[in-house]
Amino acid sequence: MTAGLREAGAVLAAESARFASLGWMRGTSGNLSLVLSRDPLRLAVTGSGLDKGELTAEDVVLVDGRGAAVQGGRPSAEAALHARVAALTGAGAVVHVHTVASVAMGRREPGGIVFRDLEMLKGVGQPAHDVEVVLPVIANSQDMAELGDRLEAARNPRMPAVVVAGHGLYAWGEDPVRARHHTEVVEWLLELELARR
Ligand SMILES: CSCCC(=O)C(=O)COP(=O)(O)O
Ligand SMILES: [Zn+2]
Repeated sequence: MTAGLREAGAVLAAESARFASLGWMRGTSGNLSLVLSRDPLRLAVTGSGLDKGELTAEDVVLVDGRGAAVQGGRPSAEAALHARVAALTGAGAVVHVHTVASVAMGRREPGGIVFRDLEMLKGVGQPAHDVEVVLPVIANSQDMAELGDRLEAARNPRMPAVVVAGHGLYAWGEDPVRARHHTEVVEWLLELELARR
């Protein structure tokens, strides 16, 4: 494994441990990625089927723009969706977590979840007042190309996240820290809405 990929693996392992400690990656759920180059698109993505709370710097795979392994073992089953999100949004890092609030709210609001008048909206770059911000909800699929098409069609440029119904939350950002902040903010918004209804 090259030093650059191992370095990315160390970042993803640390981020992953943090999400797992919040209970957002139970069992072997969830996956993370970090863009290493744009042209050609290459991402470091977490390995498949691993306990995401116990990853090491070695538990990472280099994938291409279609999510296929270029170096390392078996990439996340959702690697192709990470690559699609990175290509579509220009994000440098993508987070996928399996939170209860995202699945519960996706069930209640399959047409999209609307937020307004919340200071926390500033955490996704939106004004706190007088604007409705919609978090898209897309149907789940085991086919990552289909899921990518749905994400592309439903994506809201004002919201760096999408709920996948019956599955979990995808969020992204310029870098791993911003992607984490977006994940935490959107999860907070979802938990609030869930508690309110
Ligand atoms: C119980 S996890 C089911 C698969 C999944 O949705 C997931 O996020 C983890 O898949 P991976 O291949 O990245 O381990
Ligand atoms: Zn998943």
